[in-house]
Amino acid sequence: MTRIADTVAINQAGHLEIGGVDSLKLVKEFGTPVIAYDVKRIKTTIKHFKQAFETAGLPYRVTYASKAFSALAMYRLVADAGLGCDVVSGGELYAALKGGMPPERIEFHGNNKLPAELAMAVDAQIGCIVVDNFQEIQFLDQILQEKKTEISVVLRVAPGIEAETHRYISTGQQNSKFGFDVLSGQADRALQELLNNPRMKVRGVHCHIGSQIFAVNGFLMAVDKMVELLQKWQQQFDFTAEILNLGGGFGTKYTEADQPLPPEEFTTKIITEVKQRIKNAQLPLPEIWIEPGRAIAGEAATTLYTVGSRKDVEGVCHFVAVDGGMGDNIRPALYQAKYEAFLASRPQALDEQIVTVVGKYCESGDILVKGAALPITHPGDILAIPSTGAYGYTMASNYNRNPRPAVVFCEDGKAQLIIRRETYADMLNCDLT
Ligand SMILES: Cc1ncc(COP(=O)(O)O)c(C=O)c1O
Ligand SMILES: N[C@@H](CCCC[NH3+])C(=O)O
Repeated sequence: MTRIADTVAINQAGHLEIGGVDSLKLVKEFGTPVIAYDVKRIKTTIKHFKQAFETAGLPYRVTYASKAFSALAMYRLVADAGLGCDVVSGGELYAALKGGMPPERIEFHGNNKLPAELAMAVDAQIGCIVVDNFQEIQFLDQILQEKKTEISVVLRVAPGIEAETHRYISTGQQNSKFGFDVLSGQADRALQELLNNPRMKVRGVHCHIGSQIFAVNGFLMAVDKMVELLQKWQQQFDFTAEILNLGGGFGTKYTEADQPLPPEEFTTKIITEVKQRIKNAQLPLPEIWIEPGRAIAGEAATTLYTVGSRKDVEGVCHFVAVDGGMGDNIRPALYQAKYEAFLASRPQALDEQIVTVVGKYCESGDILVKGAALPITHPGDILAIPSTGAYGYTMASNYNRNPRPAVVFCEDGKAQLIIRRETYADMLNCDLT
């Protein structure tokens, strides 16, 4: 087995291999499109995220942001690796619990948690609810009163930081829809309200500046702002945070042009900054929490498609169409996200043509890869697009009544179906005939 890039391994037959399984064998067994995860890669990334905290001997928690990829097998895997998880809906909470995530390691996020979802979280006695707005405090209080119980909460703030990323996935700025605004004093009022509430135990603060962030600077700025806030709150409210949650957003590599920092470097720099700032502010060191999603799941998976039709207008365009598209990967259409493609049977074949890889959906924007350098392809060829493990399946749709793909976990040469391919009948969601 050799590697031609971080995410691409080749076996003796010269085929793409995922978790020790020949990609063409995967296709034979599970069909296409299929999203195949290299499980070892997930485990290794988790280890790297934990490494710096372990070395520093600090209290910490790595919480997997399960919106990146949510499946029973994934919750089980991250729980076994000692992680917690963040959920953002009743559906994710349900799946996390079913997947075996201990409730006390679950945190619940969201800008409009429904009363029924909050009640579900209270009933499950999850680790904490990350309170996002005043309405939510009211809903939660009502539920806690009715159920005569209490729960731990963490206060989410928008610290007023512009992250260097796509504006759709930037969340820490003042006009973000998430969290209590710091600059206008909203966050102070929220803390006061929570501290006055005997049913909510305020355990700490949270911020998340955005997603797919390559530079550590944004995180360091967030640390500075958050510690400044904690210092102010210590004086103003005599409040000491047990938890400082700095969110997720660690960037990953989609194409050769992407140069993200390795997880252990991100965390080392964040830890150093927190320690320094907390010391200067003369505060007790809180537990440091981070919430990587994409960085854990993203590079671990490759999607395999079958090539079908093509359209060539000489001197104008070359389209190669595959049997999936925007239904299994909306990211190019939504964020102009870039990916690379190659042939699973000949990953190292010479590039002969620049093509646009498109899907089968009735939309001109149904593009998977623009400017893909490929050998001449033929119907039946298997096309691989790496780094599709995050926000692919979880944002998938059955637009045009195309079924969502199958998902498999591959490890040590064995493949396990963890999400079966949707069927036409599944998509009806209706008992009428
Ligand atoms: C609160 C929160 N935490 C964690 C994440 C995970 O982000 P990423 O997958 O980029 O690490 C998100 C999504 O952006 C989020 O909103
Ligand atoms: N879905 C986005 C990330 C959003 C993160 C959620 N706050 C993506 O694919 O990049």
